[in-house]
Amino acid sequence: MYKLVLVRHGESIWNKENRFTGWKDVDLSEKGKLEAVAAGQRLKAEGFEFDKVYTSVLTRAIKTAWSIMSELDACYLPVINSWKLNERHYGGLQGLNKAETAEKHGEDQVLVWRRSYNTPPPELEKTDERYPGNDTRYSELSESEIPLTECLADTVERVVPYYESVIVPEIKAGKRLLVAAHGNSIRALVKYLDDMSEDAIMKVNIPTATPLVYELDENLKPIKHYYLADEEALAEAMNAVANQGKKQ
Ligand SMILES: O=C(O)[C@@H](CO)OP(=O)(O)O
Repeated sequence: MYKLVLVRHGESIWNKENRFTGWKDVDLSEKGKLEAVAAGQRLKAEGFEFDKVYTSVLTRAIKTAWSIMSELDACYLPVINSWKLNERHYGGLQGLNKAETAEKHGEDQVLVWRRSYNTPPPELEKTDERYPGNDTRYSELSESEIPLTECLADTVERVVPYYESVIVPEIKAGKRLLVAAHGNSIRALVKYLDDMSEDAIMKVNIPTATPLVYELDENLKPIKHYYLADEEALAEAMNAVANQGKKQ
């Protein structure tokens, strides 16, 4: 049996402000920093150890990984960063307040943008300052790889091949891995691992800085998964994420 641990970053400043974030590189909030430390402490208390850490190229996920490594006395672990684990690109919605967007366009439309599988938010123009092609960390990407927006299906298309080609061989080699990523890049993985329908994944909301443990059989099929969290706090945290798209 193999174990794979996924963790969403701690609360970011834009999570706190309830803004669509996507590829915008915002830091952790003070609460998010504490959440990341608590995630590390929980993993330590439950006896988890890792050989390698995978994360995105976004500060909030990287710093969450660092806090966990620090709590585990494992700052020496190799960290592999890839844009393929980035949050879903939120296109023209990036920066907008989610509740205000629901006031303007309706809660149903916001739910479609946030959670439908195939409907992407409005595209960015390449001249927009939010266009990732202006950011040097993406200078190795071809123009066709740089998103102007993404729906979850687009995120699945970059996350799953990365998982299969880079992460799976490491798991099979017996490496104990931590993946510190984002709400929607983790939803992409969860959909794939649990073979969920497009409808079922709509209802999945990933709480911040809460380790999600997958136990996998020898073919890397999930035997079960569970969060390292108390039940009540977990339900509350998931609801809070779901409710971010509601009017105030
Ligand atoms: O804004 C975002 O990038 C994501 C995660 O914070 O939000 P949502 O849960 O609305 O997909």
